[in-house]
Order: sequence, then structure tokens, then C-alpha cells
Amino acid sequence: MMIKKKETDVPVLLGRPSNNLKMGVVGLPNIGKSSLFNALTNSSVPAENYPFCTIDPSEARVLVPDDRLDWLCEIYKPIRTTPAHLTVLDIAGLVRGASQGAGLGNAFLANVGSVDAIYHLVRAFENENVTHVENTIDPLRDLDIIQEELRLKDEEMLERQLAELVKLAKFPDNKRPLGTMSRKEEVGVVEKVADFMAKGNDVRKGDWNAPEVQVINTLHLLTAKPMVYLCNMSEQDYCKGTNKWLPDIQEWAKANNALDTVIPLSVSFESKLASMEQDEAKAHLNSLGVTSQLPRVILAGYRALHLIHYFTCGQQEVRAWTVRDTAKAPQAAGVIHTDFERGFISADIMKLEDLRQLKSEAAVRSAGKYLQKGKDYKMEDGDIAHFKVNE
Ligand SMILES: Nc1ncnc2c1ncn2[C@@H]1O[C@H](COP(=O)(O)OP(=O)(O)OP(=O)(O)O)[C@@H](O)[C@H]1O
Ligand SMILES: [Mg+2]
Repeated sequence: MMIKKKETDVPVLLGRPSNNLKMGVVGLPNIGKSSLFNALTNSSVPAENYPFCTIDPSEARVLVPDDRLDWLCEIYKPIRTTPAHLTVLDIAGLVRGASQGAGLGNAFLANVGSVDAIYHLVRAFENENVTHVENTIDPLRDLDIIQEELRLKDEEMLERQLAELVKLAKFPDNKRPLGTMSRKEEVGVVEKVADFMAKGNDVRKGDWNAPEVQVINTLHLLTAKPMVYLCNMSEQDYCKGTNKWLPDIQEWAKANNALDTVIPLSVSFESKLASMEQDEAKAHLNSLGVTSQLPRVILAGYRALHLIHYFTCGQQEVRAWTVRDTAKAPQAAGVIHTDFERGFISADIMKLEDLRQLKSEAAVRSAGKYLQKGKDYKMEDGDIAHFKVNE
């Protein structure tokens, strides 16, 4: 959710204000979360056919695919290339009752609390060799279970925080910074959120104004996190392009929060591809006439986190730097080195399209299209930047 503040036009995003954001893979036990994580990262976390094989959450950095980076490398021929990456956490399966502590629920929910957006994986494949904790295949029921556990955890947290705030609201507010809400107003917002959630809504479904979002961000709610739904189907269904549950899953997601994405994929198919050599995988995909969904999964995660990247280009290195889509030039410079934000003087910005048309950096410069931007410049995805800083 992105909300514009009227007075300053600075968007206020639900969630943490950081560039170092993470996706977490969440779902019931034994539905393919670790297998997906492994396929995404090619790492070797155990993925066995029994529930709770992922005891410790595992974290990995996944490369964000980008043709523009490949093209820039052809132009600059750098010694080193550093792509953008997305951090993904493999979280152990949640079960019904997790918010009350079932199945190590509270520990696993704490892991959900540490990520910024969620890949919600749901099982939409039949396979009698793969045990289902609820015994039957019913993706909508499974989606409801996870959604409900996250929401119940939020309701519990809200109750606790509200009690705390009500206590504080009895004291004078004189230490609070000017321009922020009074404690009483804050209590009002938290009560409004609690009412909204008690009706069965995730908090991100609400239409909150900027000051409300600021309060919500202090509450660290699980249902504030953007979701990308991943519908895990059989290899056969994926290759045929049909799955009997998919339309209902899409409807469910839309009704829940229209902004969330649903991506159909087959984790077992992706695992198979990930274990092949690149040429072999390409030939396999060609023979079946399908593509891998992993690039789409990664990009959807990156987008859900409101991340974009800009490039720095030279003979030493062509590199993609990740920032939030609200970042201004000094914050973007701060990603390279924290001192660069403080010492920011200006940013030379070149558009990739101009480089494509004019074919060299020198030509872009002489055409006057390598533009000097000040501290208010809002970075755009794919910008090529060179910062001037006071060191
Ligand atoms: N699309 C699919 N079709 C058939 N089998 C699948 C599919 N996706 C995953 N599996 C199988 O499901 C089983 C469980 O996978 P995995 O260990 O990745 O689950 P998990 O969700 O990480 O479980 P846990 O919650 O216990 O950590 C594995 O045997 C895996 O091969
Ligand atoms: Mg696992």
C-alpha cells in the first residue's frame, strides 16, 4: 500500500523504512517451501517428505534477473559484475493453532515477524506420497488457516499494545515531538485497526491515511506485510497450464486483498530444473514449451517490497544497487557508503534508453543527456548514476 501525504507529497509506506528487506516463505508444513527455497537459491537445506524438517529458518540471497545489467556489461566490459539481490528466508511450516503456540507456532511466527513481505505458498497438487497435515487437499482451507493464524497473532499483539498505550495516554504528552499525534489520538487509531481486524480483515486491506500508517508501522503487524501467493501445482498441471484449484485461489486472493499477486508454479518442476545444467534445462523447457516461473517469483518479491535498483557503471565494475522506490538521490548514494548520504553534493543521472540510442556514455554526455540532479531527485528504476560527494 502506498499513501501520499497531502502536505509534503512524501509517500508513507506500510512497513520498515529500509533497503535491506527480506521475503519469507510461509505456508503449512510439508508443502514445498524448502524445495522452493532450494530451487531459488540452489542451496541444500534439507527438503524431506516429512513435516518440520526446517527447524532453523535459513536465509539466502537470490539474484534478481535483469537484462539491462547484462546489456550494460556488454557496453562497459567491466572486470566485475554485481547484480541486485533479494534476501529470502525459509520459514518452518505453520499449523492451525500456531498463534496459540501449536507446532512451535510462536517461534515460527516470530520468524514471520522478521521478514518484510511474504511468499505464501499453497499446496495445489495431489500426491499420496506427500503427507498433508490436514489429510486432504484443499487450498482454500489452507489459505484460510495461515491467514487466520497471522491475523490472530496480530489481534493478540494489538490487544497488548493497546493496553500499554492506554496506560501511557493517562500521562501528559509533553515529551512527544511536535507534529506527531497525541497518545489519545494514537489510541484511537489502534482501536480503529483492532476493530477492522476483528471483522476478519488483514490490516493491509484497509485504506489508511498517512498519519495512520505511521502509527500502524510502530505496531509491527504480520498482516501488514505484502503477500505474493504461490500456487504449487503438479508438474503435469504446470506443463498443461491448467489446475482445478487455481481459479478459486485467484478469486480468494482478490477478495482478500486485490493488490496481492498470485503466481502459479510447480515447485517439483522448478527443483528438477534447478538440478540440471543450464543447457540441459533450456532444452528441457524448449521441448515442453514452458518457462521457469522463478524469475517472475523473484521479481514479484522485489516489487512487493517496493524495491528498485539503479546502476553504477565503469570499467572496474557494473553494479546494481537496491533502494526503495521512494528513495531520493542522497539516500541512494547512502547505499554505496553511509557517508555519501551526508556528503551528497549531486548526482549525474543517465537514462538507460539514452545510452541504448546513443551507444556510448561519451555520446550521451555530449548530447547533454547526462543530467546533474540535486538532493530532491527521486531515483527511478534503471537509472545509471554517478554521485558527487564531499568525503
Ligand atoms: N509440486 C509438487 N508436486 C509434488 N511433490 C511436491 C511438489 N512440491 C513439493 N513437493 C514435495 O513435497 C515434499 C515436502 O517438501 P518440502 O520439504 O520442501 O516442504 P516444506 O514446506 O519445506 O516442509 P516443512 O514445513 O516441513 O519445512 C517433498 O517431498 C517435495 O518433493
Ligand atoms: Mg521446510
